Amino acid sequence: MAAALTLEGVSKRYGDFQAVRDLSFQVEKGTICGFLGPNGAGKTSTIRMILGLQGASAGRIDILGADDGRKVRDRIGFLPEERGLYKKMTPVDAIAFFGALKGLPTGEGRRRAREMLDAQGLGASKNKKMKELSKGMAQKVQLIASVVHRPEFVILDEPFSGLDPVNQQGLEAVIRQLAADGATVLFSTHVMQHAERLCDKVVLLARGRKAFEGTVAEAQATTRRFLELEGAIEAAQAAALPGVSGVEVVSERDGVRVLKAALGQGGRGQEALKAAFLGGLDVRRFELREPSLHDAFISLTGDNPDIDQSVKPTAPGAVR
Ligand SMILES: Nc1ncnc2c1ncn2[C@@H]1O[C@H](COP(=O)(O)OP(=O)(O)OP(=O)(O)O)[C@@H](O)[C@H]1O
Repeated sequence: MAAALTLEGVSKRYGDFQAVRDLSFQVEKGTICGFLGPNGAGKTSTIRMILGLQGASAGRIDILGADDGRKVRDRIGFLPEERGLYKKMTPVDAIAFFGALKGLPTGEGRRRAREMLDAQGLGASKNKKMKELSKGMAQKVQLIASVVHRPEFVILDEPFSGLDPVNQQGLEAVIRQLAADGATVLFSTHVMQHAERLCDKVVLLARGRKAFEGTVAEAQATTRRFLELEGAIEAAQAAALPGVSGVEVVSERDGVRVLKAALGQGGRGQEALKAAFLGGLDVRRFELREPSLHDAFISLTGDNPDIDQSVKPTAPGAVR
C-alpha cells in the first residue's frame, strides 16, 4: 500500500530540550493511524512538523508526495489542539470561511456546512452564534470546518478531549466515515480506548521516541495475558501458581483481594486455575483477560500513558 505520510529520522529540539528523537513511521493511504502517547510525549511537536508549521531539527518528512506540508496544505485538514472559532460567527459562516481558506467557493462551503451540520445533529444550531453553542457542539463544528474541503489527509490533534462519551462515539463514527470515503487519518490521543476501536495502525510515542508501530493486535501481542482473581488469597499464593510470572494487588477489602496475575508467554491460565482449586485457595471469581492497548503501552514503554511527560524546557526564551 502506498504511503501518504513518511517520517524518517525526524527530531525536534527546542534549545537544549529534545522533544522528538529520531522518529520514523509511515501512514498508508486510506488508513486510520493513532498517534499515541502521554501529554508531553512530543505528539503536537511532530504534527506541527508534518504540517510544516515548524521545521524539523533533523530528518525527512514526506506528506502526499511533498517535502513540506505547506506545499499541500489545501489537501490537508487539520484540527488543532487549541480550539476556537470566531464567537460571533454562525457555524455555517465559520465552516464556509475555513473552506474558503482552502480554496472552496463560499456558496459550496455553505451548502456543505448545512449538510454536514444536519448529519451531525446540529441542524437546529446552524444559525446560532458560535458563543451560544456548548463546548461539544463547538468542537464538532470545528471538526467539520477542518474537513469541509474534503481533504485527502486529515490530522486531528487530541480530537476526543473535552467531549462527553456520546460525542466521543459520534466522533469515532466521523473518523470511520472519513476513512471509508478514502481519506487518510492521523489522530493523536493519550486515551488508548479510542485507538483500540478505530485504528488500522498505532504509533506509540514515549518521551519523544517511538516505542512501537504496528496494528493494535500486534501491540497487544507484545504483552502478556493475565488472570484476574478475586478472593481471600495472598499475593504470594497467587505468585506460586504454575504459569504465573508476576502478581499485582489491584484492590483489597476485609482480606478479600482482587489480584492481577500475569501469565507467561502463550499462557492460558488453566494450570494456574487447576492448581488454585486443588490447593483449596478461596477463589470467588476468576477471569482470563487479554491485555488492552493501555497494558501494552505500559509494558512497551515502562510509562503510564495517563501520566504527563511535559518537562519544562530549560532553553532561555523558549515559548510554546
Ligand atoms: N515551542 C516550544 N518550546 C519549548 N518546548 C516546547 C515547545 N513546544 C513543546 N515543547 C516541549 O516539548 C515537549 C513535547 O510537547 P508536545 O506538545 O509536542 O507533546 P504532546 O505529546 O503533544 O503533549 P500534549 O498533548 O500535552 O500537547 C514538552 O515537554 C513541551 O513542554
